[in-house]
Amino acid sequence: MSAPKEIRWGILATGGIALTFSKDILLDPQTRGVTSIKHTVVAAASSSGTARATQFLKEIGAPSTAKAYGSYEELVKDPDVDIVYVSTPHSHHYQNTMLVLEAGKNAFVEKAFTVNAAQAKKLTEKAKEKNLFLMEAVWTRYFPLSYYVRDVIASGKLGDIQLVTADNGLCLDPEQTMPDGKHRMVNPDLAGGALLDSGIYALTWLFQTVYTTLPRAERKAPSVTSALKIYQPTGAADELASMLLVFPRANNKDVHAIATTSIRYSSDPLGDLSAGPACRVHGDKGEIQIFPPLYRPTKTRLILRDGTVEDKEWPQPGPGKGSGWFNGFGGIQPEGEGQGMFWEADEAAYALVEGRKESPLLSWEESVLIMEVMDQVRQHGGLRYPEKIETTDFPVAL
Ligand SMILES: NC(=O)C1=CN([C@@H]2O[C@H](COP(=O)(O)OP(=O)(O)OC[C@H]3O[C@@H](n4cnc5c(N)ncnc54)[C@H](OP(=O)(O)O)[C@@H]3O)[C@@H](O)[C@H]2O)C=CC1
Ligand SMILES: O=C1OC[C@@H](O)[C@H](O)[C@H]1O
Repeated sequence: MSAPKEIRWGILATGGIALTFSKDILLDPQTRGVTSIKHTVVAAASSSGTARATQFLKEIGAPSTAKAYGSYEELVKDPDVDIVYVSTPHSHHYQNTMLVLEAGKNAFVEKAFTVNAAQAKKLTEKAKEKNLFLMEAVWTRYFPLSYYVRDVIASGKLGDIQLVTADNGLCLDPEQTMPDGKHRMVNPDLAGGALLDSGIYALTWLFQTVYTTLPRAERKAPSVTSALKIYQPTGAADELASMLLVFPRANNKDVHAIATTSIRYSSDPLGDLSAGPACRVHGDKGEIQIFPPLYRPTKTRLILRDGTVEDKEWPQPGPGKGSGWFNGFGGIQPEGEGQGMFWEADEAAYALVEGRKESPLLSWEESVLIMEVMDQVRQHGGLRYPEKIETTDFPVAL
């Protein structure tokens, strides 16, 4: 067996998810049956200075040779970095990713990809021009559970899909947990709101069941009807979004798809799945259900009209079996023993090894299309962010 190919990551920003992601990718890939690639963190950068980057590298257990930078500009110049993980707030993704691509580095960008579709399109054009890998890091798409659900649908087991519903309610108490309105979840300057943060997961389930499962030539953009509720304390971020998408299909087989999301209510109020599935994919031969939370589900149920009922559990692999998942807002702290973020990183690594520039499970075209849907939802709801974070100009100081 040949030695695994090492992918050298640079981490741009040192916040909550950067910690979880970096700890995940440093786990032994063999604990999830991966032998051909491995990940290492060779550098990290913090906009607040070198001291924070140094502390971050220590916290994640990076090799002692890893370099700490006090600016993102220094990180993207590092010749030892193969790919940069952009983990700043949504408002900063466009500027930071453009910086990465302009420097000739591959980019792996946290969700939501950008603030709007125009920015997303510009990034894909830049990646194409520079012949670089670029991927929106929607980790959920790379879970074995998601492969299974897509396979069930593509195999025709459910018959023709008629309706999909998906809900992602985060159960935050914003007035209590983020009273000053500065948190990225509710802060307009950071492109806050339910839609871009958690609505992306509800939309992910609509798209990955109805759109990604079709051959590319048959995929068609959906029509969008929607309503938004604005979070009054900060005035320009949404707290609740409801979307009805109709995916056109030949022969009167259009699919209706409903996504809902909120920062306030919970999709699973007791945290024990007693509220039932958060996503249901209905076909004329049966349905598949995905239990909450939709960003990291671990249970599915297949129900067919022939009487089949098949429950499946999808625990995370690795030493911690994914224990201690947090909600990012003062919930249980992550234990760094594997939360399932490594699978999306593996996808990026395979792409680099194979010379691919995008992931077929979330193509550039699909990321841009989902941003177009969210643009329409924001337009219907009258939600526009400050011009400096909506712009496609680069560089712009934020
Ligand atoms: N996949 C998943 O499950 C999750 C994904 N996310 C996504 O990750 C991204 C970051 O979220 P999260 O880690 O929770 O955010 P945090 O607020 O915890 O961290 C963001 C980091 O970005 C950097 N940053 C640069 N400029 C700013 C600024 N003006 N304001 C605030 N931070 C700034 C800071 O790092 P530094 O000072 O070191 O540069 C900061 O620590 C978002 O896109 C979010 O949607 C978040 C949670 C879970
Ligand atoms: O991406 C995310 O997934 C987990 C959630 O708790 C968090 O709000 C969100 O940013």
